[in-house]
Amino acid sequence: MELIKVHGSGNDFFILDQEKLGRKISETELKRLAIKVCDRKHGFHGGADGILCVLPETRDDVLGRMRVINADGSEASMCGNGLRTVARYLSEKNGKKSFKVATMYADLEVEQANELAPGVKTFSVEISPVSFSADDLKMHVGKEELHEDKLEMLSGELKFSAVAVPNPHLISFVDHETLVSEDLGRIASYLNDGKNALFPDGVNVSFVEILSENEIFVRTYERGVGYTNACGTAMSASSLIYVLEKTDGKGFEKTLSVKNPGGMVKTIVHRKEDGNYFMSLIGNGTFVAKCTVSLDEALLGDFSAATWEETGEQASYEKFVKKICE
Ligand SMILES: N[C@H](CCC[C@H](N)C(=O)O)C(=O)O
Repeated sequence: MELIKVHGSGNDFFILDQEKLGRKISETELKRLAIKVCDRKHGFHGGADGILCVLPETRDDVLGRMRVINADGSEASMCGNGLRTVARYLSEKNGKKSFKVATMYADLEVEQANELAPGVKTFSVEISPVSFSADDLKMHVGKEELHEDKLEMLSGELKFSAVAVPNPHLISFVDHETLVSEDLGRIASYLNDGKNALFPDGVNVSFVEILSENEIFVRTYERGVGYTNACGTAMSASSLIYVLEKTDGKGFEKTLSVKNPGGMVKTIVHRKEDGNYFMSLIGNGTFVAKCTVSLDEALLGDFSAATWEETGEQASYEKFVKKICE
């Protein structure tokens, strides 16, 4: 079985192309494969944040379908960083630069973009649909929507906004001291414990620090994973809340720089004629290594015969990160 180790802003995955597997992988196998391969201690080559399963699609401008399996085996409706790597994979597989990728709730526009830095292949992807409703968020906080509201059961000071893009995000704008504190882990691990009444299905939780007028820093604890270097849908959702709550709506169509522990991406928040929002998420789609693994052995957590062939791209990405941190 071929796997490609990829990352978007340091949020790393293995891409599995169902067509290259030669047979349909079962739901049980896919869940187990994610848990075994992604394990940071005993997984394949340091593990990953999840698996991106690419499936064939037969509609004209849709070149494939992406399914997102978190490291804990749970399936998510969307993955922004992952979509950029799948967009690159399908672009190179089909020789196209602009097309759509099918996801759980929508066919999303993707296109190749100018490189963020030399050797850093870059793609722009659509993040949508967007919803603030408690139903879509599977949120039970006694309110239909959350917009910079307090949730006393979580914190006496912090204010929270909640938005589904379409996976669920809870976002709080904080100062730097809070951004780097353990508050994020405390709140997020409680909300993803599988037992709490507020988000029984879990939620991605992000703290956001405003760095300057068009620059924010987003730190995320992801549902089904834990802390990640970056979360594309969280950075897009945070950009939307930033534009709505912190710019008096003047931030639409402006390019925002979104820094994160894994690097930086750019976002643009759009408002459609019908009043609905969508975001453009622009960032790297780095291929780190081409791999071969026996599916049966991987399901047993045995990677002794697996192969790992580095592409050499990671060096360019690390040079890019070093430059933006100067
Ligand atoms: N953990 C997320 C899925 C992955 C999203 C993230 N990696 C991204 O780039 O958007 C969830 O369960 O909703």
